[in-house]
Amino acid sequence: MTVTKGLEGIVATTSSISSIIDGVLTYRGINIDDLAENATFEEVAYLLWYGKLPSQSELNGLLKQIGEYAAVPASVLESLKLYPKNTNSMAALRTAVSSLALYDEQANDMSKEANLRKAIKIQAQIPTLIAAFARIRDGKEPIAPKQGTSIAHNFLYMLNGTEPDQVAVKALDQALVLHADHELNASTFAARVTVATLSDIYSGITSAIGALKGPLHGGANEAVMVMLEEIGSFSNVEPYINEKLANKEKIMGFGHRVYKNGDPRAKHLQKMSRELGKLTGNMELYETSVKIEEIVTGQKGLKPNVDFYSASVYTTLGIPRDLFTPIFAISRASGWTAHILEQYDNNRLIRPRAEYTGPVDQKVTPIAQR
Ligand SMILES: CC(=O)SCCNC(=O)CCNC(=O)[C@H](O)C(C)(C)COP(=O)(O)OP(=O)(O)OC[C@H]1O[C@@H](n2cnc3c(N)ncnc32)[C@H](O)[C@@H]1OP(=O)(O)O
Ligand SMILES: O=C([O-])CC(=O)C(=O)O
Repeated sequence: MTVTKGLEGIVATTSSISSIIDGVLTYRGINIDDLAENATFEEVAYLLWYGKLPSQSELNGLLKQIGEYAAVPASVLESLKLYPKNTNSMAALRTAVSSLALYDEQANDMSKEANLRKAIKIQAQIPTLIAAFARIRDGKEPIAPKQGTSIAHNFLYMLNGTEPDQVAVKALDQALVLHADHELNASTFAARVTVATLSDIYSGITSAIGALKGPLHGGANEAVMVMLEEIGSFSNVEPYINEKLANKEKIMGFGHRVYKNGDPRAKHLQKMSRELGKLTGNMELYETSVKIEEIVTGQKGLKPNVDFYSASVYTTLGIPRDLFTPIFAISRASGWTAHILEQYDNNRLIRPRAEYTGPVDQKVTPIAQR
């Protein structure tokens, strides 16, 4: 048996959703740079689900569907209020999404139509859950979703209770486009493993949220912000990062399993971070981030990944740090659900092997002698 730790380089499935070839990321064959500049998140979600960009009337239809599905059952909202104080936001999302299945009469309907409908519904409801969780945590009442707005707009509206400004909506929308899908990343793989047993789509998404939560994956964006807060000021960057590197600690937001020459999404987030800094007249987070990059890339050759500059972007948008990874989940719900639909279409149980390294020829010692 050849063991490939972390399944590095193993090709575990075929997929026509997104590709990373020679460091270039595409969704359905369209370069992420093109999508980041020229498509909205809803257009991208449509692209991932249906394999093509929507016409205006198809997009209108999707927006209408998302608007109709966005409200979550009252019992789910009520149960959010019962979660212990200090509940981790991703744990809350994982639990709440799992509970959505209890109120969906089609939860176990495995027809193609029902699964696509559930994909759109899950996409529509995740932002509502996150905004409601954040408000309840802050002692406020949840705000009902608005019809006829984009997911980025609606999320900021439900979070803050005021109409968001257009710059913030545009920035969040672009961040959602950039995070929407990424081939066989850990959370997407987790979703595919779960549904490959022919379990339901809610189970797949619940698994995916659990996998995204970890700091080696989606949780890194929050961990980057913790680091920026610990650093505190520009003048502390050098001693802080040097000490971490000397102690062989990982610098969050750097490195990638697949990209060795840089993550093509990072430049867009860096640009956004710079522009938002300029607009708000506060460049400190951006400049601190650039300095960290200079040192880490200079000393270790490691490049920033998608999580690095998203931390300064979201903070500049006034989003609390524990919502960064849930926002990643808002976006990735589109990719997860597209992959789940693709898995159902061409399913085979995912069941690799392990090389056994434990003791052999053991016997049961009677309990009194153990
Ligand atoms: C959306 C996303 O999921 S993007 C990734 C988000 N995660 C992070 O930003 C967390 C920090 N980064 C990491 O932990 C890693 O780079 C990962 C998990 C992303 C990729 O991990 P792997 O492909 O398994 O690489 P691995 O962890 O084996 O690292 C290879 C070498 O580079 C080093 N390295 C990798 N990333 C970092 C980092 N961020 N800081 C310091 N050193 C690092 C490792 O210590 C290791 O060094 P060694 O060979 O001397 O032991
Ligand atoms: O692909 C990966 O391993 C992690 C990643 O960048 C993502 O999920 O966006």
